[in-house]
Amino acid sequence: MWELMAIPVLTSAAALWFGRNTSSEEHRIVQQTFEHYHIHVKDGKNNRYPQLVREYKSTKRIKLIYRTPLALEEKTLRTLQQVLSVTLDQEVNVSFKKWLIIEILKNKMPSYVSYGEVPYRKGWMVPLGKNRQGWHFHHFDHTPHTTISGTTRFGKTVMMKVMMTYLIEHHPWDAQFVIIDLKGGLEFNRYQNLQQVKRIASDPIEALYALKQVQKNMKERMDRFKRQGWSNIVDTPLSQRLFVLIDEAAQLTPEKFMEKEEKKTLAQCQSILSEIARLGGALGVRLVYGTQYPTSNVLNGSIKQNADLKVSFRLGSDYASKVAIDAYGAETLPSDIKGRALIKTHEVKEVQVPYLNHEEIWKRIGGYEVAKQTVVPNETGEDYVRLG
Ligand SMILES: Nc1ncnc2c1ncn2[C@@H]1O[C@H](COP(=O)(O)OP(=O)(O)OP(=O)(O)O)[C@@H](O)[C@H]1O
Repeated sequence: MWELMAIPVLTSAAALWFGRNTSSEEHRIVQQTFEHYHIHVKDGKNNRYPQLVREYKSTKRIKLIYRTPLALEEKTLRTLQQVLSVTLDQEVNVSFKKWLIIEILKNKMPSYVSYGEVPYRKGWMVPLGKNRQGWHFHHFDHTPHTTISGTTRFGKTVMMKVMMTYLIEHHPWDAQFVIIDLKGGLEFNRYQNLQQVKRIASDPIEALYALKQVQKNMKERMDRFKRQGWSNIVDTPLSQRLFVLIDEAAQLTPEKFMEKEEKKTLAQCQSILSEIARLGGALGVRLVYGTQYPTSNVLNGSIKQNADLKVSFRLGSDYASKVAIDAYGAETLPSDIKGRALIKTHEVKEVQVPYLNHEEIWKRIGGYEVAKQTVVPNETGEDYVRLG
């Protein structure tokens, strides 16, 4: 039985018993962890800790094999894995099959990756980032909506621009964008010249107009799907996809102190966004919903439930992390590394998001800039994009 005790570990005894060199730094840390987390069994007055029986080292990994008198519970294995990963700052796998096996992989988590290194992927894919296992991508046709949370200046906007650039580079004729940039319209100003960008809204009134157009288009599309007997865009010949990007969704949340009219506008925006989240996926509309303030008001139920990819950069509290990605962890992301994020689908992974600066973005997609006429919003929506 594993129980709480704090007695020094018999490092040298284990070494002598098995006649191995057990002085490796990793083994020492593992032993300290056994001690600290009281991973031992009682044997009369003594505590018996797992004993090292083999240590394999290569340039890529270290494998430590321990003998233990009793099997370790799943919970204990998980704790060991988490503590050792953080302590060693390396990927660690812990398993038990007759022996306790601790494998330490030496690949380092990158603290910076450039967009230029991102490999090519076919389909409606975008890069999320790289970690010790390699690159991780998101497939917008499999999971249409995503939320991106994170405290200011950790990389939300850069990630949206990475997604946009990758989509435009790989689908220049089929990717379409509606951008709701509520940070004063500064971040995406130049993007309005891109042929793929159908509308940029920079305040709540423009946002409502843009969202109404998306809603209208979804309705037309729904009618067409019904006529054709289609149920999901991925099974149709339609090649275009419409991405609705929202940079600072908190600005679309009604607050008590606001005037009645303003609250009404924002409530309408929220209602259309929920509709897009519920119905848009099957119709080819993809939502990328970014916010600094992951609260239950900003990330409302419909959006959260329908966003099966949740991304979070560093957040201020474990509570915020739980709201943002349904898991703790974003609060412990390094505070000195920009672009470090957790991605949550069925499991949580840590990645380093690729970086792309302004100059490189325009080198890559500037060729798609066209002279556009300013379109005055009108009720007919005739200025609006037709999908497919
Ligand atoms: N993936 C990345 N790799 C390296 N540096 C990055 C990365 N993403 C962002 N940065 C750095 O962090 C800065 C802030 O990034 P960004 O504008 O995306 O933050 P933000 O989370 O959108 O902030 P805010 O919410 O205040 O708008 C960038 O100007 C850049 O210097």
